[in-house]
Amino acid sequence: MDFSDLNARGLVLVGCGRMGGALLDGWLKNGLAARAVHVVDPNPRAELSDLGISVNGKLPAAPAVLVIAVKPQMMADVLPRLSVGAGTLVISVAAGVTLAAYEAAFPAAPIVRAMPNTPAAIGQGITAVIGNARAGEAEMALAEALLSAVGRVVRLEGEDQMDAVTALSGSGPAYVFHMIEAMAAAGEAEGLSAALALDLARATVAGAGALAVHEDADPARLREAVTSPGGTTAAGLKELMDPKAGLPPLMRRTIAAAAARGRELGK
Ligand SMILES: NC(=O)C1=CN([C@@H]2O[C@H](COP(=O)(O)OP(=O)(O)OC[C@H]3O[C@@H](n4cnc5c(N)ncnc54)[C@H](O)[C@@H]3O)[C@@H](O)[C@H]2O)C=CC1
Ligand SMILES: O=C(O)[C@@H]1CCC=N1
Repeated sequence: MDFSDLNARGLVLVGCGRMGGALLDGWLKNGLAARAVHVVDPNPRAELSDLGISVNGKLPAAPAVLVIAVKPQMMADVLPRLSVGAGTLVISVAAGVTLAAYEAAFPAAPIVRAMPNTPAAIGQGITAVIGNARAGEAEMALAEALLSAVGRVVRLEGEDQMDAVTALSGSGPAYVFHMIEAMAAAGEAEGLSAALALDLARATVAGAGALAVHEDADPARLREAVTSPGGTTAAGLKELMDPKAGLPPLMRRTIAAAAARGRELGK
């Protein structure tokens, strides 16, 4: 991405925790100038000032972009303190909080709701975006370019998709990390050392994930390629794919619970 307009006019980041920090790391690696970044956060990471980023300083009146990455529960406190006009693109990554809530705070601004995930910190995130009526093609393209700097971007057809997206790809890395934990624990229970089990589980998830993307094949076909008839994988999958007690109903409940929480946070 060409960061020259952002480097000239500034980017304000409100909330520089795990997600805001992951995005910022990605943007800085990709050419956003530290001096163009203004972080607002009561508990900022120590190294931000060392990098030359303005921390809790005076904000530019009309930055190119205002990124909001605070917890949804903080929004009622944070939004009334911020003010931007039509020339600033507002991007929020908060789960649940609706475009209407941001429109009440920034009536003139183009606004994009985005749902990234933490692999953004290493350029491997996936972010879904939806804009309000004031976000025209230029603003959508800017949001897309900014978020493309930290991974892939998909545009949604409607805001009503956002809670499901949040539950799937926003929260999804946590499910995968837990899968690594569970596989490692199970390997340990079968007699491996903790270190070896974790090494094997981590490398297996990373390798399988890379293969799934690399081959762009139906994951069912990749699964079948591992599964010899009457072999070890078939025995394992009989448990994992059990329609009542296996992963499919568990994942259905997991994603439904996360989506329901997103809807609650938006109220
Ligand atoms: N962590 C994740 O994987 C993802 C998080 N999100 C969204 O990102 C947002 C932030 O989540 P996390 O980064 O996980 O939380 P976090 O707790 O790591 O970061 C929140 C940051 O906001 C700061 N903060 C608190 N009050 C503030 C205020 N009044 N003004 C400015 N900053 C303030 C905190 O000091 C903290 O650094 C949430 O809305 C969440 O829904 C979205 C996608 C993925
Ligand atoms: O847990 C959360 O609420 C946020 C949204 C998606 C990932 N983390």
